[in-house]
Amino acid sequence: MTVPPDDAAAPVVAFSDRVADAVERKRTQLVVGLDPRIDLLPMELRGEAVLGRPSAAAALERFCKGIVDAVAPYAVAVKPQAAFFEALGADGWAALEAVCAYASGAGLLVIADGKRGDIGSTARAYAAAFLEPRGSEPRLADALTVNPYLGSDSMDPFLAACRRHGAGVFVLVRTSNRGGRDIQDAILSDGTPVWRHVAGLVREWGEDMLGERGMSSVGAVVGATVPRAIGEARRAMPQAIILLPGVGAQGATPADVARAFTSGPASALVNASRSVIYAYRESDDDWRAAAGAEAARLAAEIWAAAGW
Ligand SMILES: O=c1ccn([C@@H]2O[C@H](COP(=O)(O)O)[C@@H](O)[C@H]2O)c(=O)[nH]1
Repeated sequence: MTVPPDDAAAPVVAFSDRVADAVERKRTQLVVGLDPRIDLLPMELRGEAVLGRPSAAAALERFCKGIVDAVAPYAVAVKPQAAFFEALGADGWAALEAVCAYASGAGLLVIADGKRGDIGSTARAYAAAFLEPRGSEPRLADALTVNPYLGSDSMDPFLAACRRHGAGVFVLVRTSNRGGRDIQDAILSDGTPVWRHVAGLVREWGEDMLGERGMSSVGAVVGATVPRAIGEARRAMPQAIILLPGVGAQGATPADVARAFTSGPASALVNASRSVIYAYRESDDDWRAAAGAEAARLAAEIWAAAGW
């Protein structure tokens, strides 16, 4: 889908088409999650971090930029987890902005993991914060994870940002954590699990947002740790890009996610955060080299499992 935005001369390219281009060009569906924790940083950076929030934020920024440099050849996107930056207040948010801009400059798509969602008037502000150009500045991220619990009107501002600005969203459908079953697996009166109902909504929300490659800019989050849901999610949302967290530290493997790729090589993206960015803890290599090596290994395994 190439749509002329209201407020600019050049047409915007749909997020799903940008994903397809990047996957084809780089031959990878790996997303590296940026979940920077002070206590897990390499010693050379942890030293700076104990001096207070500005120093801690500077350490996170240096670490994430180093990881971006190391994994850029092997990943299609990074997924900064907003929580780790927000925990450091304004300094952390500035670091998040700097890391997102750096990753874009390195040719990576940026998926902000913010899991936002609220009544429409508030969701409007979330969409502006993450997905819309900020004056003369580009938008913070190419896509955002969103929480659909408040329903259709809470999604509208995010969908508008996708249409007008070529952004993407990944809607939480079936999450990777153990507690995901408490609400998402609850059975509705017609026998459908809640997550399966949400998958139907994702399909509806994304129907008018198909790119030229046939996929929608309204994607879905489905945990790699729930392999039985992956095939069903794929069938329920054939045109949604599925973002799969849970590989690595949460125990899932690339083989577990193979069924997500039946709609095409760019129909699913696989996230790994801790197992890549802290790979140095299990290695004799420098932290950047260890992250790069683990990203290369994982990307090749995912590509093979996807079978395209
Ligand atoms: O269902 C979900 C949704 C989001 N996440 C996030 O992904 C990463 C996973 O990190 P790992 O270190 O690879 O386990 C993290 O930021 C989560 O908040 C998820 O795990 N599951």
